[in-house]
Amino acid sequence: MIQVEGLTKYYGEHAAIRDLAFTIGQGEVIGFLGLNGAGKSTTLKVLGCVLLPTAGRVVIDGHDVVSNAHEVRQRIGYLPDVPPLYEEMTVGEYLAYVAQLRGVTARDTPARVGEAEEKTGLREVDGELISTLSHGYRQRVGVAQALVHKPALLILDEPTSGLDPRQIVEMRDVIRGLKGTHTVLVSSHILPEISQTCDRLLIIHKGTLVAQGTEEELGRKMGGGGSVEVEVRGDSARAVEVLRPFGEVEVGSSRDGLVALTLRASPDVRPRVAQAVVGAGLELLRLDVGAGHLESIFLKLTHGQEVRA
Ligand SMILES: Nc1ncnc2c1ncn2[C@@H]1O[C@H](COP(=O)(O)OP(=O)(O)OP(=O)(O)O)[C@@H](O)[C@H]1O
Repeated sequence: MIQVEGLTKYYGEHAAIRDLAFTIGQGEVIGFLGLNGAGKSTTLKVLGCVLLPTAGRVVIDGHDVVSNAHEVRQRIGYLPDVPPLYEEMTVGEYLAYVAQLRGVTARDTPARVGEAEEKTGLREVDGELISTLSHGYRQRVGVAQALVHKPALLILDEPTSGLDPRQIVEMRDVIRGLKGTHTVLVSSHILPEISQTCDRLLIIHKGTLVAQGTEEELGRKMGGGGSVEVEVRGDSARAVEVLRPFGEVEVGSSRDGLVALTLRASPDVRPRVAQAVVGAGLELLRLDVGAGHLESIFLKLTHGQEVRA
């Protein structure tokens, strides 16, 4: 769906991105992760046909973003870092307006607006003025305007920026719900969001791509480590005994038969841990990649610089 080769963009003398190369397949949900100023927005603007590259080539669905921008624009939906909203319109009016700008026929527009509102949880505010919406709802309107013409590729620049924790969870669900219908490229500097939502990660640092792969692949490349969070119902001593063959075990809490444990091991062990827990007659309630795993990879890749999350 996307091929990027040697992509470089200068602002005057300053190279914001240098020689980026990556490919993204049809239907993938890709996280584009980097510290503030790493070059995420610049890259997404080039992919979104908002900025011209200084050098290199970007092909989206077979069309070059420079020589064939019109074709590319029909296939993408783009949420910039600041969503382009018209405050004086209602949500429904605005989405209908954007749909028509993007070539949706007047006949199809109500259905497309309805679908976009459904996917982004906006149905209940269809008649509300955008100026009266909370920041969380405005971000959803930003996502809805990007997908109202059913583009094959969605480019979302920091869709969770400025959201509160509950809104972040909701936005994550919205993005997960797009999988299957769209290829999605979503940027963030907030690590857990990326790890929980995306199939694969591209990590950018000071304008260059420093790593790409699944969280497990990155973990392996960066020398393993990592942790797995396990929650079971049953005896805590028995749970520790079952997990110990996989690595060091720490009991986080144990109350009313519910035991939360952290296992110091690569996330790759999860299928075997699941079998062992169930095989030992314990009830498996939760099995996740430890929150610290990706963070430690990211810190290594960005040489221990401060991570704002
Ligand atoms: N219009 C511009 N003119 C000059 N320099 C710019 C411009 N836009 C971005 N830059 C610079 O290019 C670099 C990359 O910026 P970019 O906005 O792409 O990063 P980012 O990873 O999206 O960061 P953030 O998360 O803070 O938005 C930064 O050093 C930034 O200061």
